[in-house]
Amino acid sequence: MIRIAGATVNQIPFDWKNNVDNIVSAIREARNQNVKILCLPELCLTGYGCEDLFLSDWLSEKAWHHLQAIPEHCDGITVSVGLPVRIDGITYNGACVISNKKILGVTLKQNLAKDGVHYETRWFEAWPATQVTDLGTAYQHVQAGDLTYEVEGIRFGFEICEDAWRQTNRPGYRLCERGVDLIMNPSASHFAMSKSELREKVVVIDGSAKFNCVYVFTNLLGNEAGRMIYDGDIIIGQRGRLLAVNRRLSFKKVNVLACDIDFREPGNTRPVKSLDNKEKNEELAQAVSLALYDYLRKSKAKGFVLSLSGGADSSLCAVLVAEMVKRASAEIGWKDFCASLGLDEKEINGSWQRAVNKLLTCAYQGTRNSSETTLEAARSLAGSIGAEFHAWTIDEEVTSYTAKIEKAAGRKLSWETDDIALQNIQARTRSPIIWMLANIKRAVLLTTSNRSEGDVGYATMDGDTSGSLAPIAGLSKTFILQWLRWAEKNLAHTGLHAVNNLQPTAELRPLERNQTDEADLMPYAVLEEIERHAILNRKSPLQVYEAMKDHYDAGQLKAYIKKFFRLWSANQWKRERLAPSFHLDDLNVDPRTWCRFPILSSAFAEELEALE
Ligand SMILES: Nc1ncnc2c1ncn2[C@@H]1O[C@H](COP(=O)(O)OP(=O)(O)OC[C@H]2O[C@@H]([n+]3cccc(C(=O)O)c3)[C@H](O)[C@@H]2O)[C@@H](O)[C@H]1O
Ligand SMILES: Nc1ncnc2c1ncn2[C@@H]1O[C@H](COP(=O)(O)OP(=O)(O)OP(=O)(O)O)[C@@H](O)[C@H]1O
Repeated sequence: MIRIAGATVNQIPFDWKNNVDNIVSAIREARNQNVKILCLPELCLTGYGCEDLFLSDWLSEKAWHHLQAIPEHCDGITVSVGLPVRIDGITYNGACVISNKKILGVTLKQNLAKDGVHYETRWFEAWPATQVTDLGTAYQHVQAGDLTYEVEGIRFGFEICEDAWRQTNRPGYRLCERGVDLIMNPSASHFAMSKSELREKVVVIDGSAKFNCVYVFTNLLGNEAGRMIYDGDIIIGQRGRLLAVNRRLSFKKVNVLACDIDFREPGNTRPVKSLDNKEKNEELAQAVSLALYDYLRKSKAKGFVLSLSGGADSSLCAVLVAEMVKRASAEIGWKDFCASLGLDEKEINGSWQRAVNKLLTCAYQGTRNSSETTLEAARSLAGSIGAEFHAWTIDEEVTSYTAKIEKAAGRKLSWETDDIALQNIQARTRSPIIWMLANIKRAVLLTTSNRSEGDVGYATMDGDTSGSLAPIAGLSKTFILQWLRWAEKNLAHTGLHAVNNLQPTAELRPLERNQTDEADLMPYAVLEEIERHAILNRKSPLQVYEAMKDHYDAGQLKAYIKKFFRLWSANQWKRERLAPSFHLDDLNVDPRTWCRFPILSSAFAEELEALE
């Protein structure tokens, strides 16, 4: 039996102290557990999200410099540490093996991730299979490339993240021919709901079966650089059998998971019981909570400010902040939680509502078009989670702006002639004052944009899109509505009761006009179905129609499809200006991550005509 392990770490781009400290803590913990071989995540020394800094000479040089602090901690253990390596002005993505205090070599990634949220080909070049090079004097003549290693009688090699997601060029095939006993996979694999099972299957179960070996996968952890969240999964398998999976999305900066392996008699290897929870609503709550917690502590902001309407989107943001407090404090303890966010532990005195009160300030900003129902929904939700709550009206300011524009235009504005302008001025008037609240609190202003409204630009720019972080912009409206019902029941958020009984409405037109989102747009379920075909599966308008036509009236469906593509195209500029958001689902519409589209285009003119 030999004990092998993975260790996940919560890193920060080029925060050398944080990153080296976490790596050293992981090694120390592994050595305490008598681990002999330890796999750390991809690019864990620099962080995965250094972006164009990977193109500099200095980042890789500094990474190599900081790597030198690690071997002294590797007495009696073999460790792999991810870092960029620059060879002749080209950057490669490497995993450095340190064994018993000595650097043995650096394996370089052979397949770069370039789909979805990944843009590795901008920064790195893929290393050719079977090639090996000497890194030269600056790197102490260490060998690099397509290497295999042997320690403790175990032969091993690497697949680095994307390497394992390729059907054809998986390095595992060649490693298998070289007779390795163990493949390690340092990864930076982003969170998306329901993805973790795929990771277990494709990477570890299939990999260890195909290559007849033991397989250790280790992912990065947390919201490293602002947008992507890493699950921090450690997965160990042997010849197609899953042996160990840790609890993902931990609030601890370092997690180690070890397993005793019998390499010769796999039947003797005993699996470790897993406490991971893969239920979709639950993993979403955990992922966003972790992302908010990391964002707060890494940005050093003092809390969050939120314009709370009593509607679904802002209520979801409020509840997720409360979940962040409950989940983080439960896992790391009040002492560390308060210390990490600059709270006074004595004042909080173990109460999650008191902590929410310090970290979340909400304001209901009514107009004459707002209803008592939404005010009460907002008030009762804020009260139930302990958030600081204010309610004021903005009619005075809206009237003042409108009067000035009426004077300039030389006419009265009316709902018949100026519908959108009169809606937008209300949403915009809420913005300066909520920003002011964020300024005095030195807090991050949350914007409540969701993905469905992002698709069609159903939001006022610099109004309800104001804010510096959009935690739920990756989620569709139908998901949000069902999640809130789930949370009322399963997370005991009884304060959501009133929210869950409301129909989505902007409340920007006079109440007697009964404005609803779905009447303005189309049913959210239809919008989401069109979105999946058009955006996720990249279908043309006609192909979208073909895919959906059996379930809808033809004329109605064509009208919905046209509306979707027209609004989608006209509002790219708006998506470019949405606040940074978390990547949470298998698609998002943030142009900096998953979805790129031109700001100016034909708006599918010819393709929409083809529908007729
Ligand atoms: N291609 C382009 N590149 C750059 N800018 C472009 C542009 N096209 C328009 N614009 C600019 O955009 C402006 C229009 O955009 P914007 O002012 O945001 O407003 P707009 O998109 O015209 O209208 C906002 C929509 O969102 C809805 N809304 C608003 C607020 C809250 C909610 C809710 O659900 O709670 C819903 C509202 O009912 C309305 O349908 C134009 O005046 C023009 O200046
Ligand atoms: N009366 C209000 N008080 C405070 N903020 C408001 C008010 N009305 C709208 N807002 C802000 O504008 C945002 C956009 O409104 P929107 O209607 O899209 O979302 P919602 O009200 O949270 O949810 P829903 O669409 O389900 O009603 C809200 O999330 C909120 O931040």
